[in-house]
Amino acid sequence: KASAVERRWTLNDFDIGMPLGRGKFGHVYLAREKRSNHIVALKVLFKSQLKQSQVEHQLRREVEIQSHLRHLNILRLYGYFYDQTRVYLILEYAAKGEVYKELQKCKYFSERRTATYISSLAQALIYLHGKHVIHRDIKPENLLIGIQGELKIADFGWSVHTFNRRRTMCGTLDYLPPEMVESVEHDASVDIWSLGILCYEFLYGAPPFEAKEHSDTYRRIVKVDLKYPLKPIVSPGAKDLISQMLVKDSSQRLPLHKLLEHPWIVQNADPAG
Ligand SMILES: COc1ccc(C(=O)Nc2ccccc2)cc1NC(=O)CCSc1ncnc(N)c1Br
Repeated sequence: KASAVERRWTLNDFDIGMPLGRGKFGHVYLAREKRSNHIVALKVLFKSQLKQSQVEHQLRREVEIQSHLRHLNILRLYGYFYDQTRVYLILEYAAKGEVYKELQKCKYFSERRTATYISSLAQALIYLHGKHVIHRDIKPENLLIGIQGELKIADFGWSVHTFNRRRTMCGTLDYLPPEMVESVEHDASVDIWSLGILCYEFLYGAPPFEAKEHSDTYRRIVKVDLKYPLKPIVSPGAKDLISQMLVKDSSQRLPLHKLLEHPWIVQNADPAG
């Protein structure tokens, strides 16, 4: 509802429930909007921390763009408000929680579950690229699961500035494609690379270029030192798809719409998403 963004929300509009998680910039709580009884996730960001990390303008830009995004596989940002010390983001609540916790629990996902998630993400990325938005942080930590089991891209530390954020954020390097590791300009095809890393991690339980030292991970990425373990057993179709996404030359990576037609996706993804 477009009105959701224009309305002036205050903390008094919500009953605050249990903590859902702790992000880099603040905590997330389950909350219920009093008038509608609508359940949401309320993210609380401290202004002091935003200022310190110089991300206020990035947050403003994100909130502006996200209020126009509508896609089943993209977590909604309904609106925001602030008080003296904090900024509050009113987010869609993903009732089945975090993908990375699910992956830790299962160790790795089935081919059907992986294909369904990768297909949903590809559709969300096609939608975003259509709106000239690239470089989402699509690693397991930023993915949530909705009430119907559908996957939702939930972190929005994205856009070209993310690169600096990621470097300063010292998050995992595992998802960086060669052109970013080698600091050359990048385009939407970085998301295809990250999706290939994610597909591998869903199937094997760890990203393909993982190494103890950052320098080793860098080396393995730029070399595209891709190896498939013997266990768990993964079908040739899945390996074929991953090998078409983890290609050093970004122009040779499988385009997202071709991914949706790949036999392994067609045979394994649940169309309901
Ligand atoms: C549209 O989702 C967002 C949009 C924006 C930002 C954000 O912080 N941007 C930002 C913050 C500081 C500086 C620059 C950008 C974050 C999220 N999303 C999240 O933080 C996910 C919160 S955890 C969670 N959420 C729902 N259901 C659950 N079960 C859980 Br667990």
